[in-house]
Amino acid sequence: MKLQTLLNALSFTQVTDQSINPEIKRIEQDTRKVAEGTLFICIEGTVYDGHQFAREAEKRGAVAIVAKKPVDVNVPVVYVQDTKRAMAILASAFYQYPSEKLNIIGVTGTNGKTSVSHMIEHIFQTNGKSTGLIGTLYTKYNNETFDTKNTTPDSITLQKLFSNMIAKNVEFVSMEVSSHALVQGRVWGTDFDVAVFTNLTQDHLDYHKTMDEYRFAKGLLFSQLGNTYSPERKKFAILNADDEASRYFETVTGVHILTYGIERQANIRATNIRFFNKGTSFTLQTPEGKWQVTIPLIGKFNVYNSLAAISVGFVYDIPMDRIIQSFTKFPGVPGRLELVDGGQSFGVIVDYAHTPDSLENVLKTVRSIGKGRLFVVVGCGGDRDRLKRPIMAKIACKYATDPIFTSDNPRSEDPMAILKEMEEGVKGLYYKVIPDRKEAIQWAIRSASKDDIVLIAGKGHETYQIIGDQKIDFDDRLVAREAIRNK
Ligand SMILES: CC(=O)N[C@H]1[C@@H](OP(=O)(O)OP(=O)(O)OC[C@H]2O[C@@H](n3ccc(=O)[nH]c3=O)[C@H](O)[C@@H]2O)O[C@H](CO)[C@@H](O)[C@@H]1O[C@H](C)C(=O)N[C@@H](C)C(=O)N[C@H](CCC(=O)O)C(=O)O
Ligand SMILES: Nc1ncnc2c1ncn2[C@@H]1O[C@H](COP(=O)(O)OP(=O)(O)OP(=O)(O)O)[C@@H](O)[C@H]1O
Ligand SMILES: N[C@H](CCC[C@H](N)C(=O)O)C(=O)O
Ligand SMILES: [Mg+2]
Repeated sequence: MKLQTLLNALSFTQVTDQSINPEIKRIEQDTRKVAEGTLFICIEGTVYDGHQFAREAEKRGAVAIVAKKPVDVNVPVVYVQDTKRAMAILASAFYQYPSEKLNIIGVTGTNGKTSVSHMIEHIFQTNGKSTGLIGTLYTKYNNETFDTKNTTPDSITLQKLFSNMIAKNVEFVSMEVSSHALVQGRVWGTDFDVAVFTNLTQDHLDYHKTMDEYRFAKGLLFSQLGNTYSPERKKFAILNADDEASRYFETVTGVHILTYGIERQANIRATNIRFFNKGTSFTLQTPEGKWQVTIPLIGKFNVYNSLAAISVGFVYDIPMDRIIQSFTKFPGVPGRLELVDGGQSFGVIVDYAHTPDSLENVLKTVRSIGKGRLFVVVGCGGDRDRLKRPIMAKIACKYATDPIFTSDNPRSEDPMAILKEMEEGVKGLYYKVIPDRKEAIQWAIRSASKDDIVLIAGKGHETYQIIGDQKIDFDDRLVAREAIRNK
């Protein structure tokens, strides 16, 4: 596409040299991806200012630059007021507005995004629809999976993904939308059809500063749904009736609202919940009737997650008995209450709980199925919300008989300093500190006996540990398996 054709998508631009109209073969915001024929967009980030890379981009083959501040290059520069916004608009224009051709379901909330987006994907897939999935674990479509750097990719990566999905005949995209992505405009230019809210509890206060700001960030997904009621393309906000934040989201969206819940009245509601060892059953009430549902997942939080996913199937008119049927074959999500079975006489579970609320939910659930001691191996990530550290430690001590504090991903922080902050929350309580994660897991597994449970929390599916700027191989599941073998 020619630069000037592409620029029709923007308003109020100033181009330094209109006589040159290069062919744009790709759009990038990262010099490391720049190749011949790139339109490079300078983004002011939290670590770098992309403007400083303009010359580097030119050297690597950029044929035009989008900037908001003067840059010294010999290719045309498109000056705009806001490069992040321009990036989203240009990316969606470059890929021919792909999100308008897809049914896009965005899932936001503190916990449960990965779980719910997988359930949605599964419901569509088992009902013969072609799906795409974008989130923490991977991007997946057409039976292929691709690694992702972020839970929600930047706007260029995202629009390109949508375009690739269309080329593979994807119809429904189930994607996680993080609060970081929402405030950073990564989903600007994306036309969502359905937005799902799971829950809002403490996390990421390093970034959002207050819970109100964090809630505001999540609300952007609902306000971006717009105010349209086209019968061909209905838009829905699917809200958790039991979470107070939903009252706020109702006020920021103009589209249809569908609620789900357990405790309060809701359009899609679970009652008579019964937990058993390998699953949960409940009565499902919808505007169309009552059904009996069994899901192969434990924990009240998974009832919420399944209600959220059922609600999506419902708004897309998938028959309820088929939605329910699809759950019988739901394979679960890697690293979410994942059992490690090496033939041992006690339970070992790897889970991604890394927030106070998820840790509490998971510990409550696991405690209810165990007959013996409950070991929890848990740490807190470095360069992330520090306020959650003492709270998570306290929760670990409240529910587990044997809390073991260890390292998660320390990143640039001193692991001992993180542990000290955790310990602030548990003065006078029983716990053990084993800073090396492998040793902590080994200790718990060595100490457990028949009918006990060892919960290894915080890293779930992760196959690495980030220490300083090193990313070393580390997989809780493999470490646990080895410890079981050596016992
Ligand atoms: C704090 C944060 O959110 N950072 C995100 C942000 O990067 P940034 O603003 O720091 O960018 P930067 O490194 O300062 O670079 C500025 C510009 O210079 C460019 N650059 C930089 C270096 C270079 O050599 N060449 C170059 O061109 C960069 O591509 C960028 O355009 O924009 C990048 C592109 O979108 C993201 O990849 C990056 O996520 C980082 C890796 C990250 O760890 N983010 C976490 C906190 C995050 O976003 N997490 C959420 C999930 C959270 C949850 O729900 O639990 C997520 O969606 O992943
Ligand atoms: N609805 C829920 N409410 C509370 N906790 C939950 C819920 N669903 C899952 N969890 C817990 O939170 C952990 C993370 O779940 P999941 O990966 O689905 O959330 P996420 O929102 O995608 O997290 P992230 O933002 O880190 O990607 C799970 O391992 C489980 O312990
Ligand atoms: N999306 C979350 C993942 C946290 C996972 C945990 N293992 C950690 O490193 O803190 C984040 O980036 O905050
Ligand atoms: Mg996730």
